[in-house]
Amino acid sequence: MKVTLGMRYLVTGGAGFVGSHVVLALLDQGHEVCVLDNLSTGHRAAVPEGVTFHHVDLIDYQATKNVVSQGRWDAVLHFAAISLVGDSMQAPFHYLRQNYLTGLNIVQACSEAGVRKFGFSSTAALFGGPERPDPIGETAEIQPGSPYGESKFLIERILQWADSAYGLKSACLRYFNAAGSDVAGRAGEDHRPETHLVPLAIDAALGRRPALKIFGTDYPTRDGSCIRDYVHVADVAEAHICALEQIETRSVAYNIGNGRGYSNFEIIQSVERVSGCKVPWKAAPRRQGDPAVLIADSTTIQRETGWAPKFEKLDQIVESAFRWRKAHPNGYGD
Ligand SMILES: NC(=O)c1ccc[n+]([C@@H]2O[C@H](COP(=O)([O-])OP(=O)(O)OC[C@H]3O[C@@H](n4cnc5c(N)ncnc54)[C@H](O)[C@@H]3O)[C@@H](O)[C@H]2O)c1
Ligand SMILES: O=c1ccn([C@@H]2O[C@H](COP(=O)(O)OP(=O)(O)O[C@H]3O[C@H](CO)[C@H](O)[C@H](O)[C@H]3O)[C@@H](O)[C@H]2O)c(=O)[nH]1
Repeated sequence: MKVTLGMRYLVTGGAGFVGSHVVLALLDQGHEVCVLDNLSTGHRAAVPEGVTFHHVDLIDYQATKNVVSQGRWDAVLHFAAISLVGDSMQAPFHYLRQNYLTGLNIVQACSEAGVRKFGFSSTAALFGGPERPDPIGETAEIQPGSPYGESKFLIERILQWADSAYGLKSACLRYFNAAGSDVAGRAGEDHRPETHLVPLAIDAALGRRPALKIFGTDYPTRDGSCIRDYVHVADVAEAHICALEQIETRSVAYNIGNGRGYSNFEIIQSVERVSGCKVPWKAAPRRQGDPAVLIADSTTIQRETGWAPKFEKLDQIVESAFRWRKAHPNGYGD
């Protein structure tokens, strides 16, 4: 991978889990980074010193435009969203409206300010329909299984129009299940409330929560629980940097995962190996909107950019998450 020094990046949602790890990766490469975030789910303490922070809600077009208009950005990366599959089934219009309008605002502001490159957090939830190839490549049929997935697809469509009308080149990265923590321990995962399997299983192992609920034990999978493709958040960060280098002249969409699926029970086993503690669990009904199996075929980004996951082993991913959560019982604090 070629490394270009001294670029300027604006990161929306940079106080959140994935965004904060991407900010660290950009800083590590010597770039200048600004974060735009409304702190609805992110943390001010997750934004490193030396990074300019704009406390702005993307739903406010004028405020968004003011930030985007502040100078020349080599690229804008858009992580800010509401992003819980299960919640989106309960509040479909809220999800569709919120993610669509905030996505439209940032893409319009970038287009009008002459930004040339845009990185977008898309999702495996685009592929939620009943018939899915295994693994899922970029040519698989797009059939969101939840309003959340649909809202992300709508932003991919906005970006296609921004390219044809304004020449804004974009990389839509459809990542599967981002997990783990910065290997140097500088950042971690702290969603409130936490809904993601890996941190919840770790907290259950540490005795910080009651028994983990396993949503659905009757799926047509090897052990009855859902199967997901876990990709280390540092590898997701690296994928953004690789993809941005690819979009000088064309927009791309890449699936980002490890290419291996682990069941929810296999996550429990990994947490038990890493922590040396039992994970208490109990069976619970299926969570609406959950596809049984999601495994990525990421060969396109590998072939076109040279990106490859560095943390392929599930226990490596879980170990980094475990280390951060154990060291930060209160996450980023109050
Ligand atoms: N975590 C995953 O496994 C995963 C998988 C696929 C895609 N994604 C996508 O990646 C992105 C980041 O996910 P995450 O897990 O880091 O989520 P997160 O909730 O930790 O981060 C989202 C950030 O965006 C900010 N934000 C939300 N709405 C905003 C608004 N209107 N204006 C300004 N800031 C706002 C939040 O405060 C937060 O800091 C999301 O777009 C999500 O859909 C995540
Ligand atoms: O307490 C829990 C929490 C989760 N699960 C199960 O664990 C699996 C993984 O669930 P997560 O909530 O950790 O992650 P999701 O697969 O729902 O969602 C993640 O990946 C999606 C892409 O598929 C989205 O992009 C989303 O933003 C991102 O959080 C699912 O089968 C879920 O039902 C449980 O059994 N119990």
